[in-house]
Amino acid sequence: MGTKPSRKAAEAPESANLAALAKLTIASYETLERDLRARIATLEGQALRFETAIDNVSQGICFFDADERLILCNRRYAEIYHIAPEQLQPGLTLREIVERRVAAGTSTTDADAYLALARSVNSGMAPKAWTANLTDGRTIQVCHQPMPDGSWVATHEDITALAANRQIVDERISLQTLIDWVPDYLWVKDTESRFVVANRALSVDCGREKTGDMIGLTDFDLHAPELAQKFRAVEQNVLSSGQPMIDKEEFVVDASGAVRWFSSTKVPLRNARNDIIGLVGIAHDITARKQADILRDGQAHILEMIAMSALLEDVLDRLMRLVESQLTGIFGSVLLLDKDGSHLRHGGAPSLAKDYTTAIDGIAVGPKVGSCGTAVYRREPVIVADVMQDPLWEDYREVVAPFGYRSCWSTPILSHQGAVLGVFAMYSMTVREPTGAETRLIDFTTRIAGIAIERKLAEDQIHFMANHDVLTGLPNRALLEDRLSQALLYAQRYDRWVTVVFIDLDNFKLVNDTLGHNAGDVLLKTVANRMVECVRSTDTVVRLGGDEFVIVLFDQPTNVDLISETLQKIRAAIAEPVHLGRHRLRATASIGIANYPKDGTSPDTLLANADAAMYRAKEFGRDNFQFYAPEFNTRAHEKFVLQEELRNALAHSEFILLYQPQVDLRSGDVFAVEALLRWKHPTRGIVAPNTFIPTAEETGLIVPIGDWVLHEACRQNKAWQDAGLPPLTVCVNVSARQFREPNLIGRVVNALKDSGLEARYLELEVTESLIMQDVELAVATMNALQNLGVQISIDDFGTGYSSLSALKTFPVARLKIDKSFIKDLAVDENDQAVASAVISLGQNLHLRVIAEGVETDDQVAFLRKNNCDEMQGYHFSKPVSAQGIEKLLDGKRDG
Ligand SMILES: Nc1nc2c(ncn2[C@@H]2O[C@@H]3COP(=O)(O)O[C@H]4[C@@H](O)[C@H](n5cnc6c(=O)[nH]c(N)nc65)O[C@@H]4COP(=O)(O)O[C@H]3[C@H]2O)c(=O)[nH]1
Repeated sequence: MGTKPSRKAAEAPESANLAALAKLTIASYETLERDLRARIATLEGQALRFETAIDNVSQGICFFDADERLILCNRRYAEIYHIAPEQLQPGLTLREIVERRVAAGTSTTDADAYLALARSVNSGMAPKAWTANLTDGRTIQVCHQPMPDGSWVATHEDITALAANRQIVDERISLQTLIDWVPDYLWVKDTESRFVVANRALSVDCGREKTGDMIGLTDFDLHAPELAQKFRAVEQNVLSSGQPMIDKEEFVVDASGAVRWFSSTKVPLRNARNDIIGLVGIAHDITARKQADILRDGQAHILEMIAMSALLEDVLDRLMRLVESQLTGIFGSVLLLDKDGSHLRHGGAPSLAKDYTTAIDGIAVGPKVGSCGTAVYRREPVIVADVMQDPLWEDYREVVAPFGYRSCWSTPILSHQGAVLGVFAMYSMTVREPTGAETRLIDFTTRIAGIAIERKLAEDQIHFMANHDVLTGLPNRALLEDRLSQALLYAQRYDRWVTVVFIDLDNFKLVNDTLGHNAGDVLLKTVANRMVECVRSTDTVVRLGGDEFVIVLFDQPTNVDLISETLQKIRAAIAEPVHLGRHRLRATASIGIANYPKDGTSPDTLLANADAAMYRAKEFGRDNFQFYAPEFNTRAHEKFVLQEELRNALAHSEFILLYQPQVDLRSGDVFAVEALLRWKHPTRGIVAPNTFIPTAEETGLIVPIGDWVLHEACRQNKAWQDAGLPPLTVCVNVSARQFREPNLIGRVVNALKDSGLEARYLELEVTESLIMQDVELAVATMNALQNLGVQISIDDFGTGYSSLSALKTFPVARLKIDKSFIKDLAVDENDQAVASAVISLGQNLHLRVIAEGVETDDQVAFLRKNNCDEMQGYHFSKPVSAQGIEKLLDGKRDG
């Protein structure tokens, strides 16, 4: 709607023209009127077009003059403020118009406030715009343009709908805010895998400041190519298949370089027409859970490795990698405590610089040796936040500086018993102390490392024990074969010799039996150490068992004389006196030598031949060495055959007994006989007991053989008695092996029962050394025998080491002076001294004394002179058959 200013403006020229016409009376009235009407029509057309244009503008428009009177306004203005158009006539003041708006409820304030606002806005020349919220809820945007003459024009636009749109915009902004609060990654990508939306968590972790910075990027802009390619492949699969990917585990390397695990879901995004237009992704950080899983799985794997006896180095390496997988910027290291307990050796540190691990390999344990040496010294964790400042690192700063490690936290690794096994250290490139999680990981790691190291030590121990002799610590037979094989390979290759030395200590059994096992052990250890000192570190000294040793001399010169020199050295070392308690002993050895390649080319042959040579040395009277000669093997073979034949001898009744009389030195009466065993060999004839008894002892055959002797002797004695001969005592030798048999008493009872012989006519001869093996047991057994009524005598007396005090407690009837003291009795003062000492000892202890091996009159005279009670020997009679005894006694009776 217009206010027709054009018509009003046109009326003034019309009256001026008419006046002019009247005055000037030129031109005809019609012409003028026609022109005038044409001009009016033109003006009216212009006015109508202006009015129409203004009325059709969507904004309200109003013009005010400098007196604040309305020049014109359009229909939209009236509509916006709910004022009837006719109430908005030109000339109305602004106040009047505002009052109408107040009345219509379309003002923001009362009239005065509005006028104040309008005047302030109109004060300058700058255009102003503001938003007015009407009381009816609408929002009007006002743009005010002041004119130079003080008038102004203003547009008013109802932007209620737009404001509502803005709210939608705000809401959209709120949605971004919302997703920015979500700690998970949230994103939308288009079909080309470009980010369209990304939340803050994702943006920040991708190193982008604003979420908007992510828009348009792809994974190739954010991750390593392989990882990006993996993501792209997965997403393209979702987009092409339309199948969502739910909760799949994925990892990313974040901006700090740390690996993080996610459970990702990727769902295709569809438009209203159900076309796939992109992809929505959400990824939940499961790093903590994943790490816990990795830790648990890793732990299980490592424990399995330990159980499967994997190399300790591999176990520790794996353990360090596991620790490092849990943390960022941490390098793990394990150092192992050396056997000497005062140095630390490299154990495992896969991520530490090689040069650094080499530099600290072997560092000492001490009160100021970095973190590790100090932790082991103190037996407690040592946390050093800054190695460049901490005094504990003062002496090691130069070592560590080139590698950039700044903090080092060391914890001792302890065994179950609390012994320090090593130390676990965590290095970091930054100055700091461990977090709670790191401390927990340290606890975990030291525990596992402890199990691994302890297990390894136990295995080493078992391996050592399997390959070494417990007493001397020397390699044993198992290791001997290995070392000997290696030595032979070397000799083969370089055309050298290998010397195998078989050593058997002479009379060791005697030491063991008489001085006890402890003394025997000391002797063995001493001799073992001496032998080791005599040879080079490349040679091997082995204890085969008992008193047998083997030395493998590696890489020998091909010269027997040089080998002999070494052997002399070994002999001399063995022969050095050994102090065993009060006793000073000089050990000797029988030594056999076999050389590769002359005496054999395989370990077995060389050992067997050295053994045969050693036996030869024994036969040569001990305390000497023999080089192997082929004929030695014949002897070994003979021994083997003897064993086999001995096994059959009992079954084939090849044993017989001879009896040697024992005579009372004063009366000359035969009062007893000693039963002496003989083997009637089918081809070799009568075999003396010294030839086969040691073998029978070794094989245990002495037990059934001794049983037979006992039965036969009792039977024979009873037969003599039954035949009317004067009653005799029959003396039977009992060997150590028999004496240790648990049912010895039962066997004796059986022999007596079977024969019907009274116990008092049986005497058992036990050797002095046999008793000394286990005095307590021997005394108990002897007491039991005595209770049966059986007598006991000590054979070979003087050769052993019985103490006098012990002798008093032995329930024995007789001492038998060994024939070795009798042999030279007439000439040897020492033997005389021993013999007379034994005789007087017997007298003091109220024991009878019998001399054995008496052959000459001089011997008899000496014994008589020294009041010896009895004698046995060739002087009176050699051992004879049972019939021989009968004859002898008959003769005596007759005589
Ligand atoms: N040079 C010399 N020798 C004399 C003289 N008088 C006796 N002999 C020998 O000295 C040995 C005495 O027996 P032994 O000391 O018990 O020593 C015995 C005994 O330790 C053992 N022995 C013999 N028979 C048996 C047996 O049935 N059982 C067990 N376990 N050992 C037995 O064999 C050893 C040797 O027995 P034998 O060869 O019979 O040798 C016997 C005997 O023949 C003499 O005047 N001069």
